[in-house]
Amino acid sequence: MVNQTIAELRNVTKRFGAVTAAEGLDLAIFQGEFLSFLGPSGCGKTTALRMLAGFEQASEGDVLIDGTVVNRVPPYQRPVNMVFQQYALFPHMDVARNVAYGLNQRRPRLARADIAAKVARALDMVRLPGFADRRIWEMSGGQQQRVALARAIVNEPKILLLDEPMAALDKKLRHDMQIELKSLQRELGITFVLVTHDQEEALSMSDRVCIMHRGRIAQIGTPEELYDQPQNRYVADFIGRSNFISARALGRDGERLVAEGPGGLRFVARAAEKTAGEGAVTLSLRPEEIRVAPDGVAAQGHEMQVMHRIFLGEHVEYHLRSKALDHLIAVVPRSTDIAEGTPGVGVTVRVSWRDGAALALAED
Ligand SMILES: Nc1ncnc2c1ncn2[C@@H]1O[C@H](COP(=O)(O)OP(=O)(O)OP(=O)(O)O)[C@@H](O)[C@H]1O
Repeated sequence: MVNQTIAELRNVTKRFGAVTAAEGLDLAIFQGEFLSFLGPSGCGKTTALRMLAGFEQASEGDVLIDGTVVNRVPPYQRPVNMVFQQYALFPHMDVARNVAYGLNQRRPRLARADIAAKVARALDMVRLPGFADRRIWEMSGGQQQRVALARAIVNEPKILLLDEPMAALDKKLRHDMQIELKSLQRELGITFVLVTHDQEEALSMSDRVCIMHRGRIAQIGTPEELYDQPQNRYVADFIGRSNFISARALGRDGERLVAEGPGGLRFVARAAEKTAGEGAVTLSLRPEEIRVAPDGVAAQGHEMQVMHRIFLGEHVEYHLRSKALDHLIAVVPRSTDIAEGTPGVGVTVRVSWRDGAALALAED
């Protein structure tokens, strides 16, 4: 299927006085996808969302929705709706009037019965049937969030913009809502654009994630692409965990790069696109790529000392040290750990990884 673009940022920069909140953003958002802006506080993700909504205007560049430049189109004339972190519900109105709010503003007016039918359908979609007459203050945080969602989807926007919509919920509820939000998006088939600083949230729900760093896009990709092929150290560090090892590239053979690490350790690494075939490189080695076996069980591999062993239930985390590598983290499934003889603190182990487990990154 060919991806159809529903919205676009073309070389968009946003300045607030001396602060550049977003710089040179280039991004196409596809019809029907779930896209997240992910990054730490202050990286510009909310600004990007607010420019799509029309609450902020780009200082430079163009914002397009449905093929039209909307730079000067006010929020209420854009085919988008936004769900805010604090929901922004009207506490003095009941649920139905909150949900119907946007519909009641339409001119020409909609028939009462049509409004009631649309509201009932939206409440069904967010799994709040029969809640129409409830007061907002009688509802839990999770229920209020669903009302906010219903109020946004009732207008049938082309794009639903969500600004940290789950920030106010506790962890368990947040997890349940993530699953619900994803299935709601699938059911509606409309484009969702989410802002979050929670990587698990972004990875679990999104078709694509746009990782932001200091106002710029660090990388856009599917969760798997970002995890397996980070283009730079920032992304490798931000998505999941990684051991970073300074090494020297000895040569490149297509996508494989041979590198020498500290203490003469040799690596056959995958190479990110921009990585040169020689000189200094940083290797990223995911903790779960590392095999840990007591000396004697494994005959091959780099000899290291177990400094800490942390039992995490399904997994066991090892903190290891050798002369060459002063800190390596390995995470092994519990069943593998048992099979390898559960090496304890102080034990000498041999660690190994398959060719291609490490990824060579260009120096940032
Ligand atoms: N209205 C404004 N006036 C001045 N500076 C602003 C304004 N809005 C945002 N900024 C600045 O722009 C930068 C990016 O802000 P933005 O809110 O987009 O970041 P964010 O990634 O969404 O962060 P957070 O997760 O904390 O909301 C920050 O340095 C912020 O202080």
